[in-house]
Amino acid sequence: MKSWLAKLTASQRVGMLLFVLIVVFALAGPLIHTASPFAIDAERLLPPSEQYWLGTNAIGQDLFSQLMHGSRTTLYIGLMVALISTFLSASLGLLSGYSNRLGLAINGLANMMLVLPSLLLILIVASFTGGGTWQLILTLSLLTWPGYMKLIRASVLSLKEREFVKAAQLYQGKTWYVLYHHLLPFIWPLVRTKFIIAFQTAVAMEASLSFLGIGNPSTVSLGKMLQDAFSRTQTFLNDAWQWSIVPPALVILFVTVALALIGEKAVTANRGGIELPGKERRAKRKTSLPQQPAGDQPSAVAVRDLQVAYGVKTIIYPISFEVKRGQITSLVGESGSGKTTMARTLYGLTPVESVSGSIVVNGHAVYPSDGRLSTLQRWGDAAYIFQDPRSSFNPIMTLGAQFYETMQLQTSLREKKAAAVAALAEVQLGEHVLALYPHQLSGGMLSRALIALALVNKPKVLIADEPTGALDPIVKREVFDLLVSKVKEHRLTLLLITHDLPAALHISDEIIVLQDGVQLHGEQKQRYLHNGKQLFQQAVSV
Ligand SMILES: Nc1ncnc2c1ncn2[C@@H]1O[C@H](COP(=O)(O)OP(=O)(O)OP(=O)(O)O)[C@@H](O)[C@H]1O
Repeated sequence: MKSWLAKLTASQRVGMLLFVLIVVFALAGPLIHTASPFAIDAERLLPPSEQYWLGTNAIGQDLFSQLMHGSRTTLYIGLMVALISTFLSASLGLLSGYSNRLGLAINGLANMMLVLPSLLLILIVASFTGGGTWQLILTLSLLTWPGYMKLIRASVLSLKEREFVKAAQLYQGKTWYVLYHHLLPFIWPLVRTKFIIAFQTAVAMEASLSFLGIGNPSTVSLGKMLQDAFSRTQTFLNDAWQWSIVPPALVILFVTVALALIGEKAVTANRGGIELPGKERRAKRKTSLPQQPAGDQPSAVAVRDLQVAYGVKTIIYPISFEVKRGQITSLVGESGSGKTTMARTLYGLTPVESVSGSIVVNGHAVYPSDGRLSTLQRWGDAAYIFQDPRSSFNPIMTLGAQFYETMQLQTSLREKKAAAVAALAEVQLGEHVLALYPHQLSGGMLSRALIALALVNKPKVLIADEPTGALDPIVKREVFDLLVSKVKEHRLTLLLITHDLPAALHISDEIIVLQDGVQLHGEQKQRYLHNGKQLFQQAVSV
């Protein structure tokens, strides 16, 4: 509680205090001042007195009681609209950004609703439905979700291409998990802002509609108080406006100001601590990998007539090769030749409609897939090291949390921590790293952590896409040597995607060359490798 308060800015605290006071006034006030807001038992337009704290209105009702009950109704409408509308914006935004199939339909619906004149629609719906409180709440909620839904969708569309999200998809697989743990935290500021704006809009709309005479006639609200006061000329013939118009208008103003202050940016958006969602459920899972029938297979990776095309654009032309168990194979080629596409496809990251041919990794078919390959099995078969260590980790989760969520072999937190510490020790990183966020580590440390993360589920094959591409030359060499030594120590099969031809020639048992998506063979391949070596020697001598 204390740390939560400490994160608030001064203006947020003022806003919070103001809002709490209004809520207390609306909820607890009627318990103290028990006069009915509907009873017509006093003289009309009385000034404030000991009995009637804010006087009476033009039909003799107690204005103070009306103010408390009216605030309660207005806050209730605001809260309900904010909850429903924000829920719709966030859930539909996440779904439409994440799912290609649902995305177009939801976005189309939102576009359609955005072009409808909402005020006119509210007036029509409210007139038809009789302006009941829930009719108003539903109408406002259903009309106010599309704007923020589109903002959230746009964020998700860009976020889902980031490598840490791809990695989360690989090791967790479950859509809800990736949405909740890896995307929701990023769109949370939008969700929070949407909630505040929806609340403000609902309060203002309720007041406007009641003022126009479309509110719920059987209840009292701030808008209805204003409408009552403005509709009678007596209000302005004496001082009655001071207690019949100013108080409800001030409460509306205070609510909107309080919400605006609360909505200010929080000091920090970081989520602290290590989270292990669904820990108990996962503890019931199998604790070891299924038997690997693939152990007898001679090749760790077998690719047959693989072709990758995005629409009419062919990225990889039919290619076949095998990577033998325990060997290091490098995939080299110029920029844009299709190396990353090849690596991602080997890991099952390319949409099935873009792929033809077959890929078998550790004896399990990646393409064509029968959809039965479990996450557990996939991690046991192969681990993928993405190009950029910085974007491979979720920036708002500690490394520990990210290690633990990938770990499928261990069930308890203690076991997970022990395994993570052991994996980190292999890459010369200490236990303290688990409590750090990615920005608190250097690029070299992050690359090491990424190798540890890849090793932690004891895969048979490592697919590394330019694992040192983002590092300076000295650190690059260190990390590269570390990776190769771990591959040899654990007798892994490594498929290395690299630009670094000399390094590839130095460590590889086999080299595959790609040029414009075509695999080179024989003389063409030798010429490419020879030219590459010469270019490197010239560069070194310069
Ligand atoms: N999702 C996609 N849709 C359409 N084209 C794509 C997609 N992904 C990659 N490409 C295209 O495929 C080609 C090969 O890209 P890829 O990233 O595989 O090359 P690369 O050899 O890894 O390059 P680099 O070494 O520079 O990373 C490029 O022309 C790229 O524009």
